[in-house]
Amino acid sequence: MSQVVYITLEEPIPNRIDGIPKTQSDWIHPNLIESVDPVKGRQLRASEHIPKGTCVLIDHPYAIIPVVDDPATNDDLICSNSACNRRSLSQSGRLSCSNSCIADVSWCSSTCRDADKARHDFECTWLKRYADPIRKKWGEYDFGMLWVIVRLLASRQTKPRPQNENVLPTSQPLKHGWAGIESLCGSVDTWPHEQVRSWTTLVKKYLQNGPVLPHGLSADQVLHLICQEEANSFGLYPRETGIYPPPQPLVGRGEQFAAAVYPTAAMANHSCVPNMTHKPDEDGRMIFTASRDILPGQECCISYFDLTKHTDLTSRREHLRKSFKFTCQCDRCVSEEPAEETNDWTPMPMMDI
Ligand SMILES: C[S@@+](CC[C@H](N)C(=O)[O-])C[C@H]1O[C@@H](n2cnc3c(N)ncnc32)[C@H](O)[C@@H]1O
Repeated sequence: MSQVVYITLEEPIPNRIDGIPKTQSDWIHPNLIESVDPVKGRQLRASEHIPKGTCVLIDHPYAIIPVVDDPATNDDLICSNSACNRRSLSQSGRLSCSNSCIADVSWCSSTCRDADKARHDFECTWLKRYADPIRKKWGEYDFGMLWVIVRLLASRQTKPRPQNENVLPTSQPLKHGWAGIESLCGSVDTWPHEQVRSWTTLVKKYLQNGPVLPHGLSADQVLHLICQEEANSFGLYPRETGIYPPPQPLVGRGEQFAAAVYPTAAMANHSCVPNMTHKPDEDGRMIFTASRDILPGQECCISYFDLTKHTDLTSRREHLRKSFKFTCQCDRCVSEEPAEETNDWTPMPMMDI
């Protein structure tokens, strides 16, 4: 029985994307629009009916890193070529950096390694010099965060900027590429002072503009980018996040294998009764799928956490406050609030959706 559920969840996403070529890198449903909520900020909303089962969004990562234990022996690395991102590179079948920067960097083929040369050259010296000391002194989480920032900067330096960077190839006025990254929420004012102080130190020590990292931005601009990245990055898991009600028997989303920043997917707010599920496809693109019929005017939300793990109001809100630094104001939480509960929400950013 559980095997049947598992197979259903593992069905490759592209099979369900009717009419959208698999090669297309980004796509937005024509009925999906951006608007602004006074409490939550930017949001995705349906302008017209979006039927259950419809693909709502496909977004290519602007930066992505593998997140695995013991990368030298782990078979779950992703290809470093940002146009590939193929997962599950076995030790025997993958190519490592000829400069031996870090074991986390590998490619699935020489074609991918060659195609990724300019982008990897940007990060290689930095990784070789700083990865070990950062991991030892600051730990894996801060290393991963700094590496995502370096990869954002690498993409900014090396990705060709399309003429229509500000809009996806639909009629939607949604920002895309680096313009999308610049418009992400999060700033020094939305994070606790202590946190910002710690990131300021990291920027001074490891992310200054210079020969090792020639990005051309000021320290304040890089600090701002960290505040945005921490509020908007996604964890990548093998199975869907946000199935509601949770499947019986309970099936979680599996182990995280990567972290990434998606310029458009980051606009989705959280709900504890989401109407979209999200899951990366085999190329690291984030796919949103309508899990119910979405009516005109309704907000389109994902769940930032595995709904099988936190079920009652207190547990859900505590988890979101602790891990994502905001108090959930979704319809379900608001409707379940006891009458006397004060409305003390603070719009704070989060990490690892
Ligand atoms: C990934 S961003 C989502 C897009 C964001 N609203 C914007 O303006 O770009 C996450 C931030 O949105 C806000 N947010 C998302 N879901 C929320 C919710 N259920 N309740 C309150 N705030 C929420 C929080 O400030 C959170 O840090």
